[in-house]
Amino acid sequence: MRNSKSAKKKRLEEIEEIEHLNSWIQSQKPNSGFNPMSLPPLPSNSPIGLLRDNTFSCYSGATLFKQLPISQKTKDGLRQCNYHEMTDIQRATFPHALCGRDILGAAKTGSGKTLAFVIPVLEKLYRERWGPEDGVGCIIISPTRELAGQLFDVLKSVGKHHNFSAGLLIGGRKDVDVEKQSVGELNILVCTPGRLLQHMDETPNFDCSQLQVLVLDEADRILDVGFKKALNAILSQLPKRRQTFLFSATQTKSVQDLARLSLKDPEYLSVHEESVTATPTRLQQTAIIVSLDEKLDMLWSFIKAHINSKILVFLSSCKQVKFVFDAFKKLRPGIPLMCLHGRMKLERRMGVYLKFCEYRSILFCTDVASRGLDFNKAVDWVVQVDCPEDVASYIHRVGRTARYHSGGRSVLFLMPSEIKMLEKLQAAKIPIQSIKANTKRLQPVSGLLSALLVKYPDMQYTAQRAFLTYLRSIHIQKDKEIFDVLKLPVDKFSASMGLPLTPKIRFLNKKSKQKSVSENPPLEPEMSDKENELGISREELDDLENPREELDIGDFKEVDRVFLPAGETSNEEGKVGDIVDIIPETRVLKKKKLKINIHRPVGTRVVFDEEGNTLQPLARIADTNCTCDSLLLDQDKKEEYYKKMREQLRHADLEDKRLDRERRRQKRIKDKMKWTKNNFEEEEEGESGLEEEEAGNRRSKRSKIYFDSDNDDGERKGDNVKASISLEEQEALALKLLSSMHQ
Ligand SMILES: Nc1ncnc2c1ncn2[C@@H]1O[C@H](COP(=O)(O)OP(=O)(O)OP(=O)(O)O)[C@@H](O)[C@H]1O
Repeated sequence: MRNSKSAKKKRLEEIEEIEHLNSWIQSQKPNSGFNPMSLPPLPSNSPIGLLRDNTFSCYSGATLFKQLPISQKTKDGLRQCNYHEMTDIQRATFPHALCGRDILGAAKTGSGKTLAFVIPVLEKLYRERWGPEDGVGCIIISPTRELAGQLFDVLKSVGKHHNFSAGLLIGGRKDVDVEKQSVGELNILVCTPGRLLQHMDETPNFDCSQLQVLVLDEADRILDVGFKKALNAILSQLPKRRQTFLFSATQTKSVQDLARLSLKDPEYLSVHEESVTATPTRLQQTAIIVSLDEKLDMLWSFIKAHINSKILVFLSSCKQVKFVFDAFKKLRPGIPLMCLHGRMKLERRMGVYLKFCEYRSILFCTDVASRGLDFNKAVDWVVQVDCPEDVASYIHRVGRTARYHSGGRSVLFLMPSEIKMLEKLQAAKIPIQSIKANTKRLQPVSGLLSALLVKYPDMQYTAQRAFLTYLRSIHIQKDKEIFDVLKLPVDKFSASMGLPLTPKIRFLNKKSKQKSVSENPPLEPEMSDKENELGISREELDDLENPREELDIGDFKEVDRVFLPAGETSNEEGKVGDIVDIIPETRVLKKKKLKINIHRPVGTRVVFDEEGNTLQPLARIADTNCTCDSLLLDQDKKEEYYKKMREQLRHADLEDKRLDRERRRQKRIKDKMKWTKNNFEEEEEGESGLEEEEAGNRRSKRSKIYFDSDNDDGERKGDNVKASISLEEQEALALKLLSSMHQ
């Protein structure tokens, strides 16, 4: 009794709270329209009251979560997670987000963007009194599975006092059927694009028509071409009347992107726009100029010198990650090593991610780990062995360290040919200093790698693949000012990986040839099959053609499956391709290439009339006395009709066979004539010097072939002829036949 009374009291309090919050929201001024450029930047110490339309002016001095007009349940969750003071992006976002506006949020890496959207999501559904029967109220989309998992954890811990149901929908999970049974009842979905789309396509009761909030974390990445198809398909199934949040450290301002999302007067909140640096201030950044063949030595020396640090090492492809990880692991540097890339199974990926959060170790990874991940205990160093494809990619990679209030350091290995990247980074307000590598202190590792490759011959293959995919990754980069494959010392590079011989790089040879004939370009450009250019497998090509697809490779595959006929089951680890897909529109799958459009069944006989026009099947029996219409009425006549038809078809078939036999026979005779004529002439010209016996043998052999092959209708006529006439007579006969043909 007492329990039910207190529950009732709690409910009444809740209703009162919701009404109070709603009336406050109603009292706020309407949005004044979207013009990102006109928005005064928010200084990091600005009170909220500086926002353009005085929204939240009553909370202008608020710096703590507890001062905000949000539910007690959210406040309790925040307190228990030890979140008390708001960060800049959180302070800037809440006024608008709580008022129901669309947000484009941009802030440096590690500045708390996650809470900036998680809290408004919880509050929105709370104020709407969202319950299990209301279905999906919010969708949060992340480009990678690891990041989705991380967002889900934050949502669970901050929202643990709320009664919403939430689910994590990510690719690579095998329990998709179990998911299908409950996904329709979930209120908040945290997902990767591929798996969300899969549910939209396959799950019968999955309904998003009541969606209140859509969040795109790492928005610029999700709006990127790699996710274009998937996102468009998702958006087409969502209601346009909704609140949309886009967050990223490198936010998009593309009007096209915003149009795709049907944003309504969004607020562009870029809290660090006026900041002196685009990266966290506590991040120390260095670039080391090092040649390609010295990169592994440099990395090995770096690791040996920092065995007490937690280090994240970025390489450009899965194959490289695999090779460097395998090789260095065997060389035992004295610190645990791990690897993370898009071709690993989900369980392993998640396992590695969690382990790296826990332990001091080195993680070799591709860009799959470049965005959003907040490794629990601070990462000390971010090492970029391979140059990032652009400035945004650099910002996200280094952003894995120096998060929130902690410091961090990063090193970028730059080859002399990539020096332009340094200028680009500095132009983008990234304080990076370059130093020259001190080669005297390098610990060479190539000798050790050569020995390893001899000891483990399987590793040679891995090394070759890594070598080729690296070159290919440079070749396909868009920014040719920085990435020029022809400037690379490929032989030295191959040797530095321990390879005894430089693998054949067909596309490089082609390229240099093209360069040498560039003054006399060929009239028609050569069609290049990319796969053949390199001599690497399609899988590797996929890996490279969609390097950023790695971000959620399994999901891409799933999307492939939706759009294109891919062979694998949807929930298996996909091959590009995160990245799949999601697959660039220009890419043609091998399977697709092989598809043949057959317009009529194989073996269908085409019948021509006397004028040479094709006749429809059965047209030849159209003159029959029975018409189908009348036959349909009468069963007996029908039988008779079919009998007649069968008979006619049989006759037609026999006739066709006979004609075909005749035609083939004529052809054979013609061929034989030709053959005999040629040989006769040849013998006359060429055999004059031969021994009579030898020539005779050859003649007799050929004669035999000639007559034996005349084997129409299965009769061995040749034997008869051979038996009845001599060799000379046979030749004379052949001549006679020839001369009659010429006449
Ligand atoms: N108000 C806060 N008080 C204390 N810690 C916070 C607060 N907001 C965020 N953090 C912590 O800061 C770290 C970074 O937060 P978050 O991952 O949201 O950053 P982000 O801006 O999304 O980074 P990225 O751009 O890399 O995705 C996390 O460890 C988070 O727990």
